[in-house]
Amino acid sequence: MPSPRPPIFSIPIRQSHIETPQSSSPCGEVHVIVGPMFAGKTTTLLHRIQAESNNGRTVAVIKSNKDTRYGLDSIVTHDGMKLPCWALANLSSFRQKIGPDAYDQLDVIGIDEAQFFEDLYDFCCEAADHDGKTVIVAGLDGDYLRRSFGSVLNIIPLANSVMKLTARCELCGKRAFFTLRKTDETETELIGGAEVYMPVCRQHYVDGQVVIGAARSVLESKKLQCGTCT
Ligand SMILES: Nc1ncnc2c1ncn2[C@@H]1O[C@H](COP(=O)(O)OP(=O)(O)O)[C@@H](O)[C@H]1O
Ligand SMILES: Cc1cn([C@H]2C[C@H](O)[C@@H](COP(=O)(O)O)O2)c(=O)[nH]c1=O
Repeated sequence: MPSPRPPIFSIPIRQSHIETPQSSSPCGEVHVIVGPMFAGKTTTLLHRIQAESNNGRTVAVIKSNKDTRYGLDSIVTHDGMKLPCWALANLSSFRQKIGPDAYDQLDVIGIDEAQFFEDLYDFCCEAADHDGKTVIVAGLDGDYLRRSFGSVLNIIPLANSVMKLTARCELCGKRAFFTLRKTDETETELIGGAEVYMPVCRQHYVDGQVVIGAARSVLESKKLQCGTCT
C-alpha cells in the first residue's frame, strides 16, 4: 500500500527562522484634503503642518508658482492665515531647490494647490514610499465644470487618508460642494479668488450653469447681430 502523501498545505512543525527583507527606509504617509474653493483646504493644511512642527517634526510647504495672488513666498488662506513656502513650477525640482541634505532632514511635506502639479503622483510615491516622508496634499478635486482637476484624484490610491471639505453656498448658506465660475472665461486654469469664483450647493451649481449658459448665448447672438451690422 502506498504511504499517505502529505497534505499540500502542510504547516511545518518546526519553522526555521525566516529573515524578512529589511526595507531600505521607513514608510511614509500620504494624506489628501480636497473640496471646492473656500472650503478650508489651505487652513486645514496649515493647521496640520503647524501641529507637526509643534511636535518637533521638520516641515516644509510647497505651492504652485502659478498662484501669484499673495506673492510667492507664502501660502495664505482666504481669511489671511500665512506660512512661508516654496513656490515651484513642478515638484521634481523641490529636492534640488531645498538641497539634498535639507530634504533628507524633512519629516513632513505640505503641498497646496496640488491641482497645478503634473508630477504629483510620482512625487508622492517617491517621497512617501522611498524617502519616508509624510506628505499632506491639499487641492481642488474638481474644476469649475466639475471635471477631475489635474492629478489630484490620481493620488487617492496612494493615500492613507482622504478628507473632502465643504464650504457654505454663497446663495443659500447650505453646504457647498462645487465651485462656480462667475465670469465667461473657459480655460481650465484661471487664477482668482472671490471676484471670479464662489462656492455653491448642488442646486445653485445647476441653476448657475443654466444662467451662465443663457447669458453666454445672449452675448453670442448680440455679437453675431453686430457682425451683420453695416
Ligand atoms: N462661502 C464661504 N464658505 C466658507 N468659507 C468662506 C466662504 N467665503 C469665504 N470663506 C472664508 O474662507 C476660509 C477658508 O479659506 P481657505 O482655507 O483658504 O480655503 P480653500 O483653501 O479651501 O480655498 C474660511 O475659513 C472662511 O473664513
Ligand atoms: C475652480 C477653479 C479654480 N481655479 C483656480 C482658482 C484659484 O487660483 C485656485 C484654487 O484656490 P483655492 O486655494 O482652492 O481657493 O485654482 C482654476 O484655475 N480653475 C478652476 O476651474
